[in-house]
Amino acid sequence: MEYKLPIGVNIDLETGVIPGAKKLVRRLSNLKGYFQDEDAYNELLKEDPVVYEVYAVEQEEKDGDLNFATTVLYPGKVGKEFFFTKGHFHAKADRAEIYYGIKGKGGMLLQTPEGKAEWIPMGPGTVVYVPPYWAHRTVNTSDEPFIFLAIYPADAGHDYGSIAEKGFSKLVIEENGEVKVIDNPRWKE
Ligand SMILES: O=C(CO)[C@@H](O)[C@H](O)[C@H](O)COP(=O)(O)O
Ligand SMILES: [Fe+2]
Repeated sequence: MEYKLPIGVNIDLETGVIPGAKKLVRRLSNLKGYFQDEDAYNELLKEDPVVYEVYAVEQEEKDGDLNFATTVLYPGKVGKEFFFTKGHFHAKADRAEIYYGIKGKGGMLLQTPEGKAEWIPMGPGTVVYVPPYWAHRTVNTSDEPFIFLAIYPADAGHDYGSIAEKGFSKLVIEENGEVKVIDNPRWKE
């Protein structure tokens, strides 16, 4: 039997960088169709800011193994809507996940395949258990980067399709200086 070697790395708690990890950058242009306010989207697209970066240490997609990744979700808004990650179901939909808040403030929107949504506020030290079958998206509700760690089965995969098409049944917006979680007017069952 060939054994894999263990890994020990230090996450930079200020920047979220994991040394040696694979880096993925998502700009606003990668999130076309995701935000409600298309005029605000097109306006901000001129700058095409980085919305988030992911630093991932991933294994082969095998049952029983684990991946881990940090996400650095930058502050910003498109219209009233706070910057967020695309959000996904796992391709193997029954795979659960753990998130751990490192820095900054935000939260997670979770949603069942039927569209029942939950909002969990997150800050440094918050652990979120993402149960099997729930889609999940993180949102930065502050004016600093929101940084967190995710630990997930190596064979979970990502299924972006239905969220890209339909979005979440709730939106996280700023209104009168307050963070509000409201029903998505464009949500269709
Ligand atoms: O949930 C996971 C992995 O299962 C996170 O590592 C996200 O992949 C990351 O926060 C970016 O978000 P998405 O663009 O993948 O939705
Ligand atoms: Fe996930």
